[in-house]
Amino acid sequence: MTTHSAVLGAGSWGTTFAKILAEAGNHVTLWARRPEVADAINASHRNEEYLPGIGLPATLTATTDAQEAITGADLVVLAIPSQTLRGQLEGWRAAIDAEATLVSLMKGIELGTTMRMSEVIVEVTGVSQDRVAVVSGPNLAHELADRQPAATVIACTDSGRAKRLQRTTTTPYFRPYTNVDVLGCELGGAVKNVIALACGMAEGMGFGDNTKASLMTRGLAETARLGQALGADPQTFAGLAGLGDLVATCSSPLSRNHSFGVRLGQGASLAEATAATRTAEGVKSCRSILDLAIKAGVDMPLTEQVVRVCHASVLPAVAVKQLMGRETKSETA
Ligand SMILES: NC(=O)c1ccc[n+]([C@@H]2O[C@H](COP(=O)([O-])OP(=O)(O)OC[C@H]3O[C@@H](n4cnc5c(N)ncnc54)[C@H](O)[C@@H]3O)[C@@H](O)[C@H]2O)c1
Ligand SMILES: O=P(O)(O)OC[C@H](O)CO
Repeated sequence: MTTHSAVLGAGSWGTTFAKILAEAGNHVTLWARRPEVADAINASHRNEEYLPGIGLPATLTATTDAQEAITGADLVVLAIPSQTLRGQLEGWRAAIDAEATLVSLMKGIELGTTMRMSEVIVEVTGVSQDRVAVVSGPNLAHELADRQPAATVIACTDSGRAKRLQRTTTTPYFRPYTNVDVLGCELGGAVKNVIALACGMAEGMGFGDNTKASLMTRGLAETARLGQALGADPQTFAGLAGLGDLVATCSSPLSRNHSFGVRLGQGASLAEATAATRTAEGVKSCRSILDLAIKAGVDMPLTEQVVRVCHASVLPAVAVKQLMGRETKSETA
């Protein structure tokens, strides 16, 4: 099934997803904020700044005119930093076709409102929830741009729409599964960034695999606890958008959240780590996730310590001491 797709955001994941759509046989227009990025994609089929060494299909075209990309598109894919979505979408919504499917690639929770990205999309555009799909899973952009095989989840409350999107995006190296649990998939994608910051810090402090496995496992436990309180399907957290993405992000040097954490663990300041890393969603979303947890009455000790390190100048070593000094308890409590 061929679509006309607009991908809004020509960073590493937006460009990679546009490449996947184009290689699956769709017509794709990629919106880039900067003319030099759009020009390089059109002239040399490259986006070296975000995807070094990767050739892009000649059928993939870029523009800096978002209206041009959106007009007539039956898939509108959003791939910009989470905290910028609301402002951008307000300028784009009028051009979105009445029947279009809106697809979120973003993994963050909005500061202040504690809304998930699909909720921001519904609120700003006024589309019904069943027109919004979320793509989430172990999808490090550069590996997929290099056509290394991976699976993902397409979550949408309209399972028919999810299946159509699944057919539209399947390639020999990209295997999407469908799920109707949008809430669980979005929480899995956002919270794993916070746990990846913690794993990075552990690595930066010189700790090994026991520490990282403990952080991943207890990180997943607190993600599932939040999900259960908010009404997510517990099975989602054992799937690609839960465990799968958590393992990939917490283990990979390609992850910006992981690298950001490594820098903090090695003693860099927040400003130094920010200057050295692109979009590390967990740094901002840790605060909105903690707000969400407090509202829901859920204990998220790892997230709480990441917030303290990132936003209250607490040293990672002090955060470790706090975590390890808590009262002992049952694993299933
Ligand atoms: N990179 C990955 O491997 C990956 C994989 C899955 C999901 N994601 C998620 O996708 C989303 C986008 O990440 P990315 O990796 O493409 O980020 P990126 O930093 O590589 O690119 C971000 C893009 O957004 C643009 N941008 C930055 N600020 C903007 C603003 N204020 N308004 C409009 N555009 C702006 C940039 O110019 C750039 O084109 C994030 O939520 C991320 O968590 C990333
Ligand atoms: O580079 P990160 O840390 O944003 O992680 C990338 C993806 O979310 C992995 O699935």
